[in-house]
Amino acid sequence: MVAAGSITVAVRVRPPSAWEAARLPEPCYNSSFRGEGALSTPNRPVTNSTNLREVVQIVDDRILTFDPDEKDRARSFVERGFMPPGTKRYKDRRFMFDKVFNHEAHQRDVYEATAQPLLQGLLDGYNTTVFAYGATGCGKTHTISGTETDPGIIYLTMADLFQRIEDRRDDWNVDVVVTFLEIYNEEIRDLLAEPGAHVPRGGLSIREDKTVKVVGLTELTPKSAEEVKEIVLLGNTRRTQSPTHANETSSRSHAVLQVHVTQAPRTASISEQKTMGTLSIIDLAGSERAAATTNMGQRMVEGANINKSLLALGNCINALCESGGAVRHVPYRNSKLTRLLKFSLGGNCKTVMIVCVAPTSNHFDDTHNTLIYAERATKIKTKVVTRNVVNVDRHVGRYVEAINALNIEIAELKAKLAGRNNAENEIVRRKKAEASAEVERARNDMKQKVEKTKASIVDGAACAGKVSVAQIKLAAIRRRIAEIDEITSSSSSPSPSLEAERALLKSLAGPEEEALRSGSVLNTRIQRSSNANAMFSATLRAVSERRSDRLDEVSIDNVKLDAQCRKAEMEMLKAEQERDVFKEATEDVAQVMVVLIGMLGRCTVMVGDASSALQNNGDDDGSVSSSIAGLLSNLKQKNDEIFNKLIGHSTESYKVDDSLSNSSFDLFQGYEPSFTRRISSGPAALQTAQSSKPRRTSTVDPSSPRRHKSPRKSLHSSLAAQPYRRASNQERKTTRTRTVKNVQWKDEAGHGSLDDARSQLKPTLAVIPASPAPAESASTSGKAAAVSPLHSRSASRAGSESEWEDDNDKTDDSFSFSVSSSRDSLSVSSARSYGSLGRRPRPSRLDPSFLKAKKAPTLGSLAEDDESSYRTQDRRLSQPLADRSLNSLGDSKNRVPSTPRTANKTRRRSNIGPVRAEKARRRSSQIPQLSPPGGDGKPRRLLGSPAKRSKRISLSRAAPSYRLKPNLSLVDVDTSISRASKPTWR
Ligand SMILES: Nc1ncnc2c1ncn2[C@@H]1O[C@H](COP(=O)(O)OP(=O)(O)OP(=O)(O)O)[C@@H](O)[C@H]1O
Repeated sequence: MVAAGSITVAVRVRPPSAWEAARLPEPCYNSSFRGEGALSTPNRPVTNSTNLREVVQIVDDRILTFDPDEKDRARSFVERGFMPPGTKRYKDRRFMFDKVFNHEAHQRDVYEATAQPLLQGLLDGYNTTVFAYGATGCGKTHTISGTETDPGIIYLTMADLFQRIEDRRDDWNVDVVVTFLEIYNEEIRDLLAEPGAHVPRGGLSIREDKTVKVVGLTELTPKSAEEVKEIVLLGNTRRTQSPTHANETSSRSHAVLQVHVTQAPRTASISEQKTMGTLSIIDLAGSERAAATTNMGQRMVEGANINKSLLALGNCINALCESGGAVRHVPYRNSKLTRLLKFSLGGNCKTVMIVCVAPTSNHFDDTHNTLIYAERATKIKTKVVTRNVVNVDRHVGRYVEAINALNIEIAELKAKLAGRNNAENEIVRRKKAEASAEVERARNDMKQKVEKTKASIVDGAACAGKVSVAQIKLAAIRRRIAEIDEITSSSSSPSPSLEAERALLKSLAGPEEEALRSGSVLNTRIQRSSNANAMFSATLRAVSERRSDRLDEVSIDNVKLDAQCRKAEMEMLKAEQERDVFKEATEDVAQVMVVLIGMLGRCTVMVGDASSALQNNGDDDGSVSSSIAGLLSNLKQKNDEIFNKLIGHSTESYKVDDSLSNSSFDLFQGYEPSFTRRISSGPAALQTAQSSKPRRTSTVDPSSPRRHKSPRKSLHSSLAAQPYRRASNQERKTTRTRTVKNVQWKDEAGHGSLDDARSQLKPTLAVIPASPAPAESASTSGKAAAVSPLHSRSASRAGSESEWEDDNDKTDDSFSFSVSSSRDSLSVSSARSYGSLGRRPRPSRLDPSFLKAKKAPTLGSLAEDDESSYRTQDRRLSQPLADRSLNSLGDSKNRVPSTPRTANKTRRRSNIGPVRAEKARRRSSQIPQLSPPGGDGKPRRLLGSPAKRSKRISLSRAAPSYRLKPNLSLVDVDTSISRASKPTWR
């Protein structure tokens, strides 16, 4: 028993016919509005042939809109022309049905959603009905009967029915009886009667008791679907069809095909339980409006009868809707059609109504009426549907017959059992094949979806990873900014260094904030990816929930598992992508950290050295000199504290023993360029451990090409063009081998080396220990020259890593402070240049003999880049801190070998800022410089920068005392550089 329910209503929209298609407008993308006074239409000629439009719009598989509103006003004007104000231009009405098929739906799609679900009920003994309703020419016959090549519901249902009967033949005896009739002009005609057979006057009559019967109807007993197909084709040829203006093969009658299925269990017993079900497939004639047709004579009479019966059907539907199925009178007797459909509509029957509509505006009213009818039909409440089961007690006289049947069955079963050992049961094999085909289809669907959406989903995962990285960085930056805010708010006088740090951090935060902006490229891609992900999940769900009679339990489980597998694979890909992004980010941060720590360490050492130098040379300068020394020393101490906190070491802990230190500063007098070494601040322990190793100098292999990136090209600007571009693996690989940021402290004797984690890579930074003996320096140079080719190459590559490290005579980063006893002047010089300059006066770098003296053109250095800043010894010596530009950090990927430049070839790299040499000069000008060597034997003094002497440091050569601006600090110097270059984390 099936609970009371409703009629299933499905709507099928047929494709436009050739005639209609020719009159439908071409898609028009020109949305310019011409107004009601315009005589032309936008971009499209108005012809008589384009006077139709589509009036049915499918919203989804259950909803359609009739006569949808045209949002494009220009287009709607073209379609409908002028309409008086207040007129409702469009009905724009939505209808909801159990199923809606668009014009691309196949016959099998329609069958599977309408008639197929009824089959099981039919075999269980329920009455079922499928009928097609609609205006003339809307595709009812096409849907029900179809064509030879594209069979409709009748054939598909029969094929399925006979297949199922075949499957249950072992247990059931099934009989199929077919009748086929038409109701033409309110007369019932037998379509299976042989031509010339007697036909009662007024057609066959209907007998109505508990069921409806047509008296004298021919019954055929087909054995296969093919036979049913032939029967239907035969009946259709006998059906009354006439060409009308709407349909060349218009059916002028209602056709009813009935299939009676009777089943009895095979195993004989003294009582039999028989089930009987009837499937009625009805192809109604199309309704037509007489006023709208040109039908005359017989066609008009036919049309009137068709309309009469359809009107009666409509009234029955109305009554059934209102009465809820039973209480109110339903006027079934008003037409033969409704009498025949009595039990299908309101009785013991499961019913499906297929409503056919045309898509174009020439069927506007028909389609509208049809849809309203169909909508009403959805509200019909059917009675409780019961099975047709009869229990028949066998008469004693038929016992022998039963015994014979049993014997036959036993024999068949024995034969089957024997056969099973050799070959698999045919049915089972077929079912398995069908099931595996269905599983394969499901797999293919999932695979295709994966291929379609994978790229987008994975890209989204990468973007999500980048967003997470940006969030983490931004959180760290904001934390620090908050700390600075707190400090500055609590102190009365603002600290320039903190202000500078805040500005630097804000500039660092900029790209991260941009990345996290709601409309950013990353977020857009994430959104796109989440859409793709939703589509992917929906497909997996739909496929794994797909139900088909062909799928057995195992196959369903297989499909589900496959779906889960696909999902897991996708999740894995996403996770891998995110992991890679995090890995890259960690690498980036590690590199930046190494570089920054190295840089800061060296700065700290130099600050300490400067402080010591000041203290040693500040006798006659009084309090200012000592206050500078105090400040510098304080700064160094603070830096060391930070170092201790961050990495567990400080530059102090690497300090070499005092005796050497003292001797080094003792020697730091005068301007003797013979000083080639200074006190090293490298890690003592490691220096000892590695002291026996050949000393690695930061001397660049002269033969190696210059690989410096100009310090002027800021990291920020170089990345701004591609803020989130990651270097390809290849690029990264190349870059890694080429640019390694290592920190190496050279030991005092110049032999030991300390590498960071990548000690196997060539060191790039060396703090050359002060050496009292030029000879040692020379030997050091000799050792450097004797470095293996591989070493040299690596060193040169590493040396080209950044401007602030390596190559002594380029960047002066390993400059030494020494006090020359002979001249009694303070000298700051690069380690390498000391070696050569210790023996003879250093030639100008512009002099070709200078390069010759260096054995090879080591032109990759900042010194050559900013030749003007090295014209004087003082200026060259003033370079180390200023040129440790943050700009070069982390930008190794984009670094390209520069070309050597001459002094007068100062090229402007950007439109902003001063020319190269000028900028370099400014940077160097921020560093205190030494006074020029004097012939009076007095020690050289530390001077303020040439450019900003008055602003930053007031150290006058003429004035005996130093004047220090209270807030002067090296941090300020560094920060100002950083601010100018806007370094970023990316
Ligand atoms: N879904 C469809 N796909 C392709 N052609 C279709 C479809 N539906 C209808 N047609 C075509 O439209 C024409 C009219 O169809 P059909 O004869 O089935 O209409 P009908 O509703 O049965 O009309 P009538 O009530 O007058 O008999 C036929 O040529 C048919 O081939």
